[in-house]
Amino acid sequence: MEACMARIGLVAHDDKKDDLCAWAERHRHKLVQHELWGTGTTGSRVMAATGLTVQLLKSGPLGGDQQLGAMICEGRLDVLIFFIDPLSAQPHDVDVKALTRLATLYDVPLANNRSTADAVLAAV
Ligand SMILES: O=C(CO)COP(=O)(O)O
Repeated sequence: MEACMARIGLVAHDDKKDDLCAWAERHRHKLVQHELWGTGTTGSRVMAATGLTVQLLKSGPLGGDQQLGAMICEGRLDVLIFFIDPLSAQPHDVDVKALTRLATLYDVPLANNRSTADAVLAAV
């Protein structure tokens, strides 16, 4: 078992929230060992689905994505699980791009789908 607690960000676009909740339920035993942060709606959904505690930020379109980006550039987030919907345009696309850009820039493990999230979580 990993001794170190990781700070994990959880975000999903609307059509991917069910997928993220199902993923979080499947990995509940592992996620409970870590510190979880989520954008408003995603974090609330994950808490309701799993009973896990998620520190809630603003909703993504209202600044939550930028709050996660700030955490990354301040060294306060270790992993970002961000289930992006590749089939829908997002009104706050600039925020989405800024967040994924910062995760890339600061070399924070970034999972945009289930398979990658499985691999990233197995590594923390
Ligand atoms: O829009 C989001 C990510 O870009 C997610 O925000 P919510 O979790 O508040 O829906």
